[in-house]
Amino acid sequence: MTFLAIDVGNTRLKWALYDAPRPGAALIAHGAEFLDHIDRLAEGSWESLPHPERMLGCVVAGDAVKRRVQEQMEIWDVTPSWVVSSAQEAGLTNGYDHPSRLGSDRWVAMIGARHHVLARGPARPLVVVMVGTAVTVECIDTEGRFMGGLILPGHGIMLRALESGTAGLHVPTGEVRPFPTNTSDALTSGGTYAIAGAVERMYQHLLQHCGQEPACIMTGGAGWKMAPSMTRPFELVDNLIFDGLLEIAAQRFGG
Ligand SMILES: Nc1ncnc2c1ncn2[C@@H]1O[C@H](COP(=O)(O)OP(=O)(O)OP(=O)(O)O)[C@@H](O)[C@H]1O
Ligand SMILES: CC(C)(CO)[C@@H](O)C(=O)NCCC(=O)O
Ligand SMILES: [K+]
Repeated sequence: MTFLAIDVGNTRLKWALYDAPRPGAALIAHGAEFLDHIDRLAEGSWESLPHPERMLGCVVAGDAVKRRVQEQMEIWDVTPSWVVSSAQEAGLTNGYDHPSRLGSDRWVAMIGARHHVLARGPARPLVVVMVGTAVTVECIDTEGRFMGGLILPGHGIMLRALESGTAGLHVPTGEVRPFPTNTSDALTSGGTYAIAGAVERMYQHLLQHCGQEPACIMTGGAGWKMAPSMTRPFELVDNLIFDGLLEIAAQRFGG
């Protein structure tokens, strides 16, 4: 039973076609498209795909974008379904004040991350870092309860904010340095250590709360750029959102 997973982010849509709606399914094809270009998916990379029989996605880009994606899916006979953050799903409980207001990308990525940890050994506290247009840093306790998380600007937004908010700063790419001695390096290092510092702080909060070293899982297109600047051991996972969608799909579609 072919299964299409779709992650509609703030900047790009990412999709992956699997041979079944369950964790460990074989990847048949995958791709990414900037949101400005999603209207050509049906005549582009989706045209020659094997038909998906089931589909599950998450969207943070709003209803208009969701409808545009669904229009592209009309080439297939498949019912679009989208994850909405809830109080409980796939072994995770949601500690957000209003569970449905939690970004569904965050919720799905946490479900993927929790199952990664459980597949490797006993349950333990977990920090989940997603590095994309925005950065999120989530805390999950040993029992699988999402305790809360941080939202911060991604590296690109930070640098663009500095460029437009100051008189004389321009933003050519620099290197990450412990003691930056030029503007480019100072900006690049500032953004990178802001993210690494937020993760370190959450790690400390969770360690203090649970009294046990948390696992740390990082995902997102720019995860590998953050890797050398992290202060704790962590695992880099390619796409936690797809992993989470496979977990949820297995429960919903009985894969
Ligand atoms: N050196 C860096 N360190 C950290 N983050 C970076 C770095 N360079 C770029 N980035 C961030 O990585 C982002 C791209 O990551 P990714 O490909 O996951 O995002 P995206 O798919 O465009 O976002 P979304 O999932 O929100 O649509 C950029 O928007 C930028 O903020
Ligand atoms: C925080 C982002 C932008 C991260 O992609 C997304 O998850 C979102 O729009 N969330 C809604 C607000 C919230 O999660 O509290
Ligand atoms: K995202």
